[in-house]
Amino acid sequence: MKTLPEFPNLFILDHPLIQHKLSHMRDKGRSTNGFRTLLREISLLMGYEITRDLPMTSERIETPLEPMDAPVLMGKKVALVAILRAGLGMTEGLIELIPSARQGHIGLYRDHDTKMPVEYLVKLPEPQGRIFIAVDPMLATGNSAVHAIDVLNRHGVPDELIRFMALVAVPEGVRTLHAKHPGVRIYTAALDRCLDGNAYILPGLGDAGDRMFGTK
Ligand SMILES: O=P(O)(O)OC[C@H]1O[C@H](OP(=O)(O)OP(=O)(O)O)[C@H](O)[C@@H]1O
Ligand SMILES: O=c1cc[nH]c(=O)[nH]1
Ligand SMILES: [Mg+2]
Repeated sequence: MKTLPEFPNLFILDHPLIQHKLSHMRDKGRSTNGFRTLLREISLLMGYEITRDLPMTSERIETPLEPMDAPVLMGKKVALVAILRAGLGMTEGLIELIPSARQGHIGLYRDHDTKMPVEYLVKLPEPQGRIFIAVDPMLATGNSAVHAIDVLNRHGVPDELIRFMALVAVPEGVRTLHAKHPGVRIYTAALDRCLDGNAYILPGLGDAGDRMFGTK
């Protein structure tokens, strides 16, 4: 896991398996099925890293030899929030790791002309001290991420309990999200170069939602 002095609260998950799979995803010849499968696999690997410090408790159990106080995860303490559509591909992987997590959805699409997010759905579990992991593969301008975190704040979840998991980010998006929500930890597999004239990430991987669902 890499950090950069100019981006506080950004964690780049540079594990070789994650990087290898991401390169396959970027390839424009990758099929819809291949893209979706890789996104699920990478999310699982990223999930392993971002859950490193989840709250633990202990449970009295008996091994075949003697009783012990064994470490276990505190039950029902995580909520996964997919930013639709493409975030769904990431929660698929994460829910395999944390099957007891509650799941929420925030539906957003970027307006073609303004590049600003348009909200069409919000359905969230109760906060109750849970850690919220919001997921969206692309952190481009950062406007969608800021909107999603605003929604979570209004729902009663403070920045300190929110982690944002992207697949590919650019400096501009990271700066925008940090400026509005400095307490939110951002995890990404790659920090790419910049945005193009249409606010697409370069080199990026194209439109994540379209590639995942085979739409155009
Ligand atoms: O950082 P931003 O500039 O806001 O861009 C990122 C957003 O754009 C994509 O969604 P899109 O609007 O394409 O919706 P989709 O997932 O339904 O395709 C992506 O999944 C993010 O939500
Ligand atoms: O490169 C980008 C930018 C925004 N949304 C995407 O899906 N891809
Ligand atoms: Mg899209």
